[in-house]
Amino acid sequence: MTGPRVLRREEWDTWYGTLVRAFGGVPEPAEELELFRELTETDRSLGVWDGEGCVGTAGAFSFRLTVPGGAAVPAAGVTMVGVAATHRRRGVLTSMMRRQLDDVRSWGEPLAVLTASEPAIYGRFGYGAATFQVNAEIDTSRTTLAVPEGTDGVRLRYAAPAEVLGACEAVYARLVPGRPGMLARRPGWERLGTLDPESRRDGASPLQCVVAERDGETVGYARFRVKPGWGPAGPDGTVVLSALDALDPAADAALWRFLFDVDLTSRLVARGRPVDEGWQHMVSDIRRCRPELRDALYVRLVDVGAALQARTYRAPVDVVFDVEDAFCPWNTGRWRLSGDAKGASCERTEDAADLALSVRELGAVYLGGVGLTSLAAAGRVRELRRGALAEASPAFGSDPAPWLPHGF
Ligand SMILES: CC(=O)SCCNC(=O)CCNC(=O)[C@H](O)C(C)(C)COP(=O)(O)OP(=O)(O)OC[C@H]1O[C@@H](n2cnc3c(N)ncnc32)[C@H](O)[C@@H]1OP(=O)(O)O
Repeated sequence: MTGPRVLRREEWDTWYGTLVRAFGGVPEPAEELELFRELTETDRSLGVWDGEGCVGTAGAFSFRLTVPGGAAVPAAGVTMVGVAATHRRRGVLTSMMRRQLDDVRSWGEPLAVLTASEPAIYGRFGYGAATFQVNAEIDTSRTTLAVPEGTDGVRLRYAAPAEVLGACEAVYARLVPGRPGMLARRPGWERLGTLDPESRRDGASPLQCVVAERDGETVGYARFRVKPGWGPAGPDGTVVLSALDALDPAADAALWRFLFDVDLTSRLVARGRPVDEGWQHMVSDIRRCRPELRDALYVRLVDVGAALQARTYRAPVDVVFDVEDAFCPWNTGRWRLSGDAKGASCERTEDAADLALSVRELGAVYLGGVGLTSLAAAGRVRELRRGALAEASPAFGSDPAPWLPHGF
């Protein structure tokens, strides 16, 4: 068996086949396969080979991740990780993570991020669960929405998803700097949102799109499918939301009200939504929306100093962290973070530490969605100077809450 090495373009089919088999072997629809072939950054992808056979895969997209304060920080989007079942639990994943994090460091990217197939896999490599999302199954026959002023001034119209892709992307792009966790991506990624293979529809309609306009300008959009259903009491269809972005509360409310009111439906399924989204506070009965929390983006600080000084802090903070990082020992040791809402510096120090934690906890709190105090309650952060936790924890917070807009 070789160690991990960079993928060659002509190896892509074999390599991707190993990945698909690691996820169960159900072939991906052709249009999805083609998109991911194009999006694969071969020179940032690794394969492990045993003779002719590929037994390990890992890729890294080039993203810029919005952090608290609005900066777009280069982040390696770790993806396409798989190990052949014939070679599992022999350290293949560990060897790929080792090589990949060394590479990310050499590329000068302070962060690596991923979504995990199973939460238990990546903590050992220093990734912490940093964003959460809401999945909801809303009983729209028993739940009403109280919408904000201005909602009636928003015009909605149907459009073919591909036809309005540019206008929808422009809305997305305007939102990216305003919420930590959002991703600025290379050209090509916008096509992900309009992929519509029949095998992914589960009996629902092709993808539909409604755009929200005010004074001729696109101020929001929703992409969704409708799955018709008929029960003993009559129509019982389901609206399945796929994406929704809006530039202001009125546009947002107009789109949600539309989704609640589609004829012959009594249910709205919305997955992967922000934890602090407005609709949760417009509904008459949140219990009938059955909101459920789910982990989303995992963050790994590859360069602790660069990462911590790339974001801002809600309140003035001056704290010394004693960081443990067994997998990337260049981060281990004491760091003084001094910052506020305008900027920050983070330097190595010999001063006594205030808080002790591992790099995994720093990843979890980095985007402002998890509190140092919560992690301390779990025994994962130790307070060495009394008062340090109460001072540092609120400074790390973010309002709006961090949110990962889509998987990768
Ligand atoms: C970002 C993404 O792409 S997420 C997708 C991840 N891929 C998948 O889930 C596809 C199916 N699974 C697989 O391909 C493989 O089982 C992998 C990639 C999860 C693990 O690969 P392996 O080569 O077996 O991992 P490796 O041998 O390096 O294991 C390292 C350690 O992690 C542990 N580990 C590995 N997988 C898991 C898991 N799923 N759950 C809990 N622990 C795990 C191992 O037990 C081992 O622990 P140890 O050091 O205490 O002995």
